Amino acid sequence: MTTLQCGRFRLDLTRPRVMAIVNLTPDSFSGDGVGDDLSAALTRAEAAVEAGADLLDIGAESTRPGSDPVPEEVEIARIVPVVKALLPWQVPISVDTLKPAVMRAALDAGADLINDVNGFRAPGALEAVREGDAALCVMHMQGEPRTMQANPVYADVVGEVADFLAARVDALCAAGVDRARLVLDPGFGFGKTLQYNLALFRGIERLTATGLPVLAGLSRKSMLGAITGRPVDRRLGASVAAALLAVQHGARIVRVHDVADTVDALKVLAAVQTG
Ligand SMILES: Nc1nc2ncc(COP(=O)(O)OP(=O)(O)O)nc2c(=O)[nH]1
Repeated sequence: MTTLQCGRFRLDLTRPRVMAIVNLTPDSFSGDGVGDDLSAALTRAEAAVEAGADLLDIGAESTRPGSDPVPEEVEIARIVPVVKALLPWQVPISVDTLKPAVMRAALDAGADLINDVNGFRAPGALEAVREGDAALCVMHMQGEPRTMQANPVYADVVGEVADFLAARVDALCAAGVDRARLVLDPGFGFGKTLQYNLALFRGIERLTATGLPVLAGLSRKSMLGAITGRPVDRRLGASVAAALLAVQHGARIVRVHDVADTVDALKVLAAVQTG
């Protein structure tokens, strides 16, 4: 699949795309959240677009390990004004939520992609997204953010994640969703130890073999801290390296905090690969 139906857009995935993280949270793991500050959110989004972001991922609830859920009305109040303010920019807008009511509100506001770390498993999620053209990012998570890192265990992490995502794709297609709208994501750090994350990294090809595009979210994550010993605010090099390697393993979208550096690295990769 070399194009993704993404709401108002058809995203050409013959080259890797950069999804910029715009967190409307006070407590995101990387400390980059802008909370309820609409102006700060738009400033963050504008900088990301100027730096070359292909999509914007708007999130209003932290899903870091140990985080508690945010009431859906709070998520909606944070997200909808930002989506509406971004519509004129003509940049695909993704909304990162696992709540069906927030999905509906985001789609009604004009969002082009729904990014669900819970793989559209919440009751009502399939119904919330089956109509329309918005892209749907289906991510694997074992457990829930509050407890997922307590003791994740797999017999075959790549096989189990691949099987989970295949089952979610089947459920979405059975609900009437066109495969051309779907993106797969192994969910790095979502109920995985470092070793499981590294196995999934090497196993990205199992997901790309489905023919569906794969999104990789590695930016600043604790797995990179475990490898480098760097604190969360010193993981730029590791994050850019991880994005490059994910693309070389077949990922077509990388979800990042540091847009300009990632865009530059992908330009170097493209130049070397294509001469
Ligand atoms: N599809 C997808 N969505 C995601 N959403 C949030 C985070 C966690 O990162 P971040 O949003 O920076 O932190 P927080 O959830 O604490 O706001 N990671 C992913 C990911 O890997 N894939």
